[in-house]
Amino acid sequence: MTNPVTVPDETPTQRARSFYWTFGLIAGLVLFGIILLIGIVAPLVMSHSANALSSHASAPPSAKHWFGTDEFGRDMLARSLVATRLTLIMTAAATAISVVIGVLLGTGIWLAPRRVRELGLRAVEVAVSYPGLLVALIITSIIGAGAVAVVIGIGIAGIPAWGRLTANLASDVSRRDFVVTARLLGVPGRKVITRHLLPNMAEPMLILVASGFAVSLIELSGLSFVGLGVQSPSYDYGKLLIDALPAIYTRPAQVFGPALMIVLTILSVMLIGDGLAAAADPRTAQRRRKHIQIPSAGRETEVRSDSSFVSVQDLRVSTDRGTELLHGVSFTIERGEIVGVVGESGSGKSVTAMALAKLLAEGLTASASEVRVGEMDMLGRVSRRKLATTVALVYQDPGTTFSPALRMGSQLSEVLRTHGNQSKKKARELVLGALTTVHMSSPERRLRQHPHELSGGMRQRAMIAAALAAKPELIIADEPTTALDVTVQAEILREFKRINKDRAVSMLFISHDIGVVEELCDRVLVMNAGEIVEELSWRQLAERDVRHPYTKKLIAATPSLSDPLPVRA
Ligand SMILES: Nc1ncnc2c1ncn2[C@@H]1O[C@H](COP(=O)(O)OP(=O)(O)OP(=O)(O)O)[C@@H](O)[C@H]1O
Repeated sequence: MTNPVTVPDETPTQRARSFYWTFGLIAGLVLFGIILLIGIVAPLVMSHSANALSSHASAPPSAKHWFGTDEFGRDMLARSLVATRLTLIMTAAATAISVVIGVLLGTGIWLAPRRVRELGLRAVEVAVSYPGLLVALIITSIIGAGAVAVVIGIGIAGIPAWGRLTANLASDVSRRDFVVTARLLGVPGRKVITRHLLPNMAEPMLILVASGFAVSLIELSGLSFVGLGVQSPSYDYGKLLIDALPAIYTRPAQVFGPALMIVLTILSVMLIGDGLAAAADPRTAQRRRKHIQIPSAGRETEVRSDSSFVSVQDLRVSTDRGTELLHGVSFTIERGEIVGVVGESGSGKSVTAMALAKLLAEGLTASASEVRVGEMDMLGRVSRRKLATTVALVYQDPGTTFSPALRMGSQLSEVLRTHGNQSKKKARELVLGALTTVHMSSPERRLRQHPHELSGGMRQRAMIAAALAAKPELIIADEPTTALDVTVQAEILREFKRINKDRAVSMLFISHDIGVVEELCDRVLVMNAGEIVEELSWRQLAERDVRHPYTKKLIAATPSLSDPLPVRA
C-alpha cells in the first residue's frame, strides 16, 4: 500500500501570510518599548533624585517634583520610574516560572498513560480552583518575605493554570489529522510534542503570556503592598504604593507615579496580547463593514461581454490592509456546465466563490472588469430576492450550516418563504419535493427533526435540497463532500451530476481533490496563490494532458486516482 500523499498542510501561501498589524498592537509595542527603556535608563540616570535624601520632605507636586516628594524628600516620579526595572524583572521571572514549568507539566500529563493523565488533570483542576494570589501568599509566608520569595510564590501559583491550558491545547491539537498520522506512524511522543504540538500551540500560548504577565504584575504589586514582597531599601511599584499609603489624604499625588506605571504596563501588555490574537486570526479580527466596491451608475447598464451564463473577468480581491488575495482571476461558466476549481488550501478558491456570490467577508474588497451571473452584475446593485433565487451555495461542513436549535423544516423553507413569497404549506411541499429529489429517506420525518438527529450525509443532502428548492440557476459548492466519508461522498457527487443533467443547472464546484473534480466537472480551473494557473477540459485532465508544473504536482499529490468515485454515467 502506498502512503497517502497530500498537499502539505502548511502551504507557501500560508507561510507567506502577511502579519496583520493592528493599531492596538503597534500602540502596545510602542508603549511597552517605552516602559522597557525606562526600566533600563531610569536607574542609570535618576537614582540620585530617587534615592538621595533631601530637605524637600513631603513636598506637594511642583514643576521640579511633578508627583511631589516622600517624607525623606525623594522625588516620587523618579522613584516610580526607577522602580520599573525591578518590577519588570520580577514580573518576567514569575511569568517565566509559571509558563516553563506549567508547559512541562501539561505536556507531561498529556504524554502520561490514560489513568495517570486523568489523575493529573483532576489534580491540576483542583489546584486551579484555588485563587492564585492566596496560593502565592501562603508560599511566600512559608519561604519568608522578600523579592525572591514573592517571585517564587507567584511563579508556583501560576503553574497549574498553565499546566491545564497546555494539556487542553495539546489534546485539541493532538486530534488533528497530522498528529494522528504521526502517532500512527510510531513517531515517539517526545518528537510529536516538539515537532507537532508545541509549534501549533505556540500562537495561543504567546497571546496568553501577555495576560499572564499582567496578572503576575498585579499579584506582585499586591504582595509588595501587603509587605510580603520587596523589602526596603529596594522598591517596586507595590512597595511605593504601600509607602505612600499613610499620607494618602494629605499627599495623594504620591500614589500617582506607581499607580500610573502599573496601569500603563498592564495596558501595554494587554494591547500586545489582543493585537497578537487579532493578527493570528485575520478573519475574526476584522470587524469592519463589508466593502464590495459599489460601481458607478454606468455599470448597471453595462453590456454583457459574451454569451456565457457566468462571466468573471480580471477579478481582484484585496484586504483593507492592501494585501491582494486574488490577482486578476478570469473564467466563464456556460449554462448547464460544471466548472471545477482545484488548488491547495489558501490558493483563493473560496474567496473567488464568495466574490462571485457577492458574499465577501468583512474587510475584503472586490474589483473586476466584470462579475456577472446571467443578467446580474454582481459588482453592482442586485436584488436580494433575485440573488437568493438565482444563486445557491452548498458549504463544506453540513454540521455548521444548520442552526442546532431549529427544526430542519423551518430552516429548509426559509429562502422560499422569505424570497419566494411562498405560503408555509407551499414552501413545505416544495422542500419535500427537493428532499425527495436528493433521495432523502423519510422526508416528512426529517422536516420535524433537528440537525443533530441527521447523519452527516443526510445533512449534506438536506443542504443540497435547500439549495435546489429555490430552483437556482447556479450552484456554488465549496468543498461540499470534504467532510463526508467516501461512500456518502460518491452518492452526493452522483446527486450533483443528476441535478446538473436534469435541470441544466450551472455549477462552480470547489475542491482540493483532483480525483473528485475529474469525476464530476466538464472543465477544471487550477488555482495557485490567487491566480488561475491552468484551465483544463475534463478530457485533458483524464488523459493527464497538463502543462503547468503546479497542476502536475497536484495530480501527483492526489492519493487514489486509481480508485475513482463512480459518478460518471
Ligand atoms: N476575510 C479574510 N481576510 C483576510 N484574508 C483572507 C480572508 N479570507 C481569506 N483570506 C486569505 O485569502 C487566501 C485565500 O483563501 P481561501 O479561503 O480562498 O483559500 P482556499 O483555496 O479556499 O483554501 P481552503 O481550501 O483551505 O478553503 C488565504 O491566504 C486566506 O488566508
